[in-house]
Amino acid sequence: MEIILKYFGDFSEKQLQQLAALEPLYRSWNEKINVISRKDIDSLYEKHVLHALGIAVINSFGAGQSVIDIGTGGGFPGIPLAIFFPDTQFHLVDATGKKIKVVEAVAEALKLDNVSTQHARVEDIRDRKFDAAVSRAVAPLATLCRWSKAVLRKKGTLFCLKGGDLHDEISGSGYRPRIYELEHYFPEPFFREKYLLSVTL
Ligand SMILES: C[S@@+](CC[C@H](N)C(=O)[O-])C[C@H]1O[C@@H](n2cnc3c(N)ncnc32)[C@H](O)[C@@H]1O
Repeated sequence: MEIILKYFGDFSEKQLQQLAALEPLYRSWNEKINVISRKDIDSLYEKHVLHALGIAVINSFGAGQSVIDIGTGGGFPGIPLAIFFPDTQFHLVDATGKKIKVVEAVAEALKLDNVSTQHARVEDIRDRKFDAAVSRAVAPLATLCRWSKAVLRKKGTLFCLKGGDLHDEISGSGYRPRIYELEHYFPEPFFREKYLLSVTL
């Protein structure tokens, strides 16, 4: 977890305990339900927690704001963001029930009272609106924008973490996202060709 403290300070004792608890929790859940690739679990803090917090480098979610994590899987980026922004409400959604089961257990063990979960396809959510959406490794930008538009309040923003060559995906999306190169913030080799895209919808 040193890699988190290298880039972020000012954590409360509770946040430090929550961050430290992530590794044993995910190790234990991953043995039952595979939510993180086995080879990545040893670099959980770099490849999952710090990657998720790339969103926090670019944007501060305000107290009382609500954020939906589309296709959260085992809780990324939603769980690290919920630890980082304890006064913001995070709604973590995934179409796979067993993944949501892990997320619920992790949120409960960490006593994250700003996290709610839902087993659903995001396009079926019609009864709630959010201030922002976050997502990592779920769908092409155009699809994420379409899904987000339906669940965001007017002028809500989508933040999505993506990797590789995004030229065709962006030019074919019909949107012009802001593009942040994460290696500018985190020089570790893992962050080469990793980007945060933000689009206000
Ligand atoms: C590659 S995983 C990424 C999980 C997590 N975001 C991460 O980065 O570790 C993609 C996830 O998106 C979920 N997913 C795909 N389509 C979805 C949809 N329409 N609504 C909700 N979840 C969806 C899948 O069930 C899966 O858990």
